[in-house]
Amino acid sequence: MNNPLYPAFFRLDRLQLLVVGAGAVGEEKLSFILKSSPNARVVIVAPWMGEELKSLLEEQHGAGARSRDPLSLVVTTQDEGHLARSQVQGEGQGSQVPPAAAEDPALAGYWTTAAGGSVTWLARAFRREDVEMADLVVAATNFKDVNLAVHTAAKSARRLANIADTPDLCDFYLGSIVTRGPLKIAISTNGQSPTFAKRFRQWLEAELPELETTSLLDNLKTFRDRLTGDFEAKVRQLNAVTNSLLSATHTGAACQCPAGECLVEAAARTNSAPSSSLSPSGGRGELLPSGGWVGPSAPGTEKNT
Ligand SMILES: C[C@@]1(CC(=O)O)c2cc3[nH]c(cc4nc(cc5[nH]c(cc(n2)[C@H]1CCC(=O)O)[C@@](C)(CC(=O)O)[C@@H]5CCC(=O)O)C(CC(=O)O)=C4CCC(=O)O)c(CCC(=O)O)c3CC(=O)O
Ligand SMILES: NC(=O)C1=CN([C@@H]2O[C@H](COP(=O)(O)OP(=O)(O)OC[C@H]3O[C@@H](n4cnc5c(N)ncnc54)[C@H](O)[C@@H]3O)[C@@H](O)[C@H]2O)C=CC1
Repeated sequence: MNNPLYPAFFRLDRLQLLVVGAGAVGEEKLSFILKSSPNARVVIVAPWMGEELKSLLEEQHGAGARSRDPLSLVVTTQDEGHLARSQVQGEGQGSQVPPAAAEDPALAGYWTTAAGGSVTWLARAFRREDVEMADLVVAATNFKDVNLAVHTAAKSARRLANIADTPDLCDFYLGSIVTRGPLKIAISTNGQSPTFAKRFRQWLEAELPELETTSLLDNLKTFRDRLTGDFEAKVRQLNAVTNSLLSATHTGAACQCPAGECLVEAAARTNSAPSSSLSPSGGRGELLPSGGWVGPSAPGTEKNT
C-alpha cells in the first residue's frame, strides 16, 4: 500500500485562501469549503464567475446587484453561515480582506458571513503576485498553462497549492467532508476515486445521526472537563468510558443501556475507572440518548486509541 497522505484540519479563519478560477470546479471546491468553514477568508481571481457559484453567493445573502463600486455594497446578514454582500473596508476589514484585494480595481464582489468569513472576487486574469496575499492556493481554471503558472508562482513564494487538474502538482488534496456537530470527518482516496469519496461521504451522512452525534460529543466534553487527577488518570477514565462505547458499536448492535442509565455509568461499573459522580450529568446518565448509538460499526477497538 502506498498511501502516505497526512490529514490535517485547517483553521480557515486564520488563513487566507486564494481560489483561481470560478467555473464549475471552482464552484464545487468553494461550496464544500464554505459549507464546512463558513468563517473562511477567500479571495477568488477569475475573469468570469459561473452561474452556480454566483447563485451560491447571491442567494444566500438576499438581493443586491453586483457592483464594481465596493462602497455601494451593504451589510445585511444575520444568519450564521449565510453570505451577505457587505461593504469592503480596506482598513476596517483589514484582517478579513488582504489590502491588495480590497484596493484592486478589478474588485467585483464581496460577501461576508455572520461566522466572520469573507469572499472577495477580483474579476480578472491571474497574476503571479496574487499568491502573495494567500497562505493556501487552489488553481481551478480550465487552462492547464494558467494552472501551471499558479503552481509555479505558489511554489516560488512557498505557498501550499492545490492544482485541481494535476494531482501530481498538489501539495494537498481537498477531501470529502462530513460534519456532525463538533465531529469532522475528511475522506480521501489518495486521488484514486473522488467519486468514491463523494459516495462514502453520502453514506456517512446518512448513517451518522446529527443530534445524537452532537450530544454524545458534548457530553464527552463535559465529562472530560470534570475529570480530576493527573494526565494518566484522565486518559484511563476517558478510555474506560469510550471503550464501552466502542464495544457496543463494534458488533453493529445498538447500545443496550439499562433503562435510565447510560454507557458512562455502565463503563464506570465494569471498568471501575470513573466514579459515577464524574459522569457528565452528575449521575443521571445522558452520554447517549436512549436507544444508544446508531451509527455504523466501529472499524476497530484498539486499546488506548
Ligand atoms: C486529486 C484531487 C485534487 C483536488 O481537487 O483536491 C482531485 C482530482 C480530480 N478530480 C477529478 C474529477 C472529479 N472530482 C469529483 C469530486 C471531488 N473531487 C474531490 C477531490 C479531489 N479531486 C482530490 C482527490 C481526493 C481524493 O484523494 O480522493 C472532492 C473529494 C473534494 C472537492 O472537490 O472539494 C470532490 C467530491 C466532494 C463530495 O461530493 O464530497 C468528481 C465527482 C463529482 O463531481 O460528482 C469528479 C468526476 C468523476 C471522477 O473522476 O471521479 C479529476 C478529473 C478531471 C477531469 O477528468 O477533467 C481530477 C484530476 C485527476 O484525477 O487527474
Ligand atoms: N479536481 C477536481 O475535482 C476536478 C478537476 N477538474 C479540472 O478542473 C479544471 C477546471 O474546469 P471547469 O471549472 O469545468 O472550467 P470552467 O470553464 O467552468 O471554468 C474556468 C474558470 O477559470 C477562469 N479562468 C480562465 N482563465 C483564467 C485566468 N487566466 N486567470 C484566472 N482565472 C481564469 C474562468 O474565468 C472560469 O471562472 C479543468 O481543467 C478540469 O480538468 C474537473 C473536474 C473535477
